Amino acid sequence: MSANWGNNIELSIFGESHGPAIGIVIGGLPAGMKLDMDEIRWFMKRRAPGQNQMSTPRKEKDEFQIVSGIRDGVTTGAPLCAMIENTNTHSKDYSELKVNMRPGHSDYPAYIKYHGYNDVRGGGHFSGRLTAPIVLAGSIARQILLEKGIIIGAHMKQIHHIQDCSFPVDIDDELLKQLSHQMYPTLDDQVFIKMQEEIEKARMSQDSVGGIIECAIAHVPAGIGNPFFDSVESHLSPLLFSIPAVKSVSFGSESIHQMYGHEANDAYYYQGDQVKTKTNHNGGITGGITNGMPIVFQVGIKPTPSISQIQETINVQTHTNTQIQVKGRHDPCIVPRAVVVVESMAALGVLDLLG
Ligand SMILES: Cc1cc2nc3c(=O)[nH]c(=O)nc-3n(C[C@H](O)[C@H](O)[C@H](O)COP(=O)(O)O)c2cc1C
Ligand SMILES: C=C(O[C@@H]1CC(C(=O)O)=C[C@@H](OP(=O)(O)O)[C@H]1O)C(=O)O
Repeated sequence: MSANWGNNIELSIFGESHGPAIGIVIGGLPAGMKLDMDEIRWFMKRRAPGQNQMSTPRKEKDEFQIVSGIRDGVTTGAPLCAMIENTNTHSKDYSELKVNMRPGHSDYPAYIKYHGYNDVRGGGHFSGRLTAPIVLAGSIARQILLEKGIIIGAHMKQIHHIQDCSFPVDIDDELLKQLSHQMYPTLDDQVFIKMQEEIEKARMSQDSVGGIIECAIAHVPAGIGNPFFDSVESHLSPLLFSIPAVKSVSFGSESIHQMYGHEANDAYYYQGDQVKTKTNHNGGITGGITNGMPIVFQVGIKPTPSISQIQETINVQTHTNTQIQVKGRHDPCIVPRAVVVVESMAALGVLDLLG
C-alpha cells in the first residue's frame, strides 16, 4: 500500500482504525513557525466521532501527540510526526466481515488485492478514521497559509435533497472565518435543522445519506499553477478524491456546463489596482492557473456504505450468494464531519502548490 503524497511538502499517513494508533509524518514544513495548539484541537473536534446522533457512536477524543518536528511549540524544520491513539474499538462487530463483503465499502477489492490479509476492522487503513491525522496536518498548513493571508472555509451545500445557498461572488474573509468556527457550517442558518432531520430520518430507517461540501480558498495570488498536467484543479483533485466516500469534485459553478458562453465568462474589472471578476463561475482558475479570485469547488460524498438494513452480498469463503446485516457503529451521514476534512485537504494542496 502506498500512503504518500506531495511535491514541496511530503505527507505519509499510517495506521488502521482498530490498531493502537493512527498518524501522519509531514516533511517540508518551514522552521520557526509557532503552532497554535488550541486551534488545531478545535479543528480536530469538528471532525471527531461520537459527539451526537448525526455521527458514529464511537467516541474518540482524538487527542494527539506530536513526537517530532517541534520544540517548545515551534517547528524545527525536521519532519513532524503526530500520533492519535485509537481508544474505543469494538472489533467483534467485524468478525463476519472477513468473508461477507460489505457492499459499498473497500472490503471486496481490498480482499482481492491483499489476498485477505487486509484489516477490515473499522475499515482498517481505508477507514474515514484516517482523516483525523489529515485534519491535524491541514490545521498546521492553514496556520502557515494564514501568514500569507490565505483563508479557507467550507459549508454543507447539500445533504440528500436539502440544499444550502452557494458562496456569493465576493466572499468576505469574515464569512470564511465564521464558517470555520462553526461545528456544522451552512450559509443559510435555517437550513441546518432540515439537514439534521434528513439525517435522523435516514438513521431511523437503518439507512444513510450523502451530500455536497462547498469550499472556498481566498487570497491565493493570481499566477499559481500550470497548464495541462499540473493545473490547480489537477493538483487539488487527488487529495480531495483520497477522502474516503468522495465520488465527485467540481470547480466553479456547478451549473457552468448548462450556461451560455456569455454567462460562463467571468468579466474582468479593476477595483483600484486589483483585478477582479464580476462573477466567479470558473472558481478562481482559468487555464489551470489562479486568476486571483477565490478558488471555489464542490466535493460530492456518497451515503455511508455500512448500514444495518439487510443487503445482498457474497461470501468469499464459501463462494455463495448471501445476505449481510452490518453491525457496529457508523455515521448515518459523513458530510457534517467531513467539512473540516475538505478544508484541511484544500490547505495541504495549496501549501504544496505555493512551494
Ligand atoms: C469522516 C468519515 C467518516 C466515515 N465513517 C464511515 C462509517 O461510519 N462507516 C462506513 O462504512 N464508512 C464510513 N466512511 C466512508 C468509508 O471509509 C468509505 O466509504 C470506504 O473506505 C470505501 O471507500 P470509497 O467510498 O471512497 O470507495 C467515512 C468516511 C469519512 C471521510
Ligand atoms: C472512528 C471513526 O469513524 C469510523 C469510520 C469507519 C469507516 O469505515 O470509515 C467505520 C466506523 O468504525 P468503527 O466500526 O470502529 O466504529 C466509524 O466509527 C472516525 O472517523 O474517527
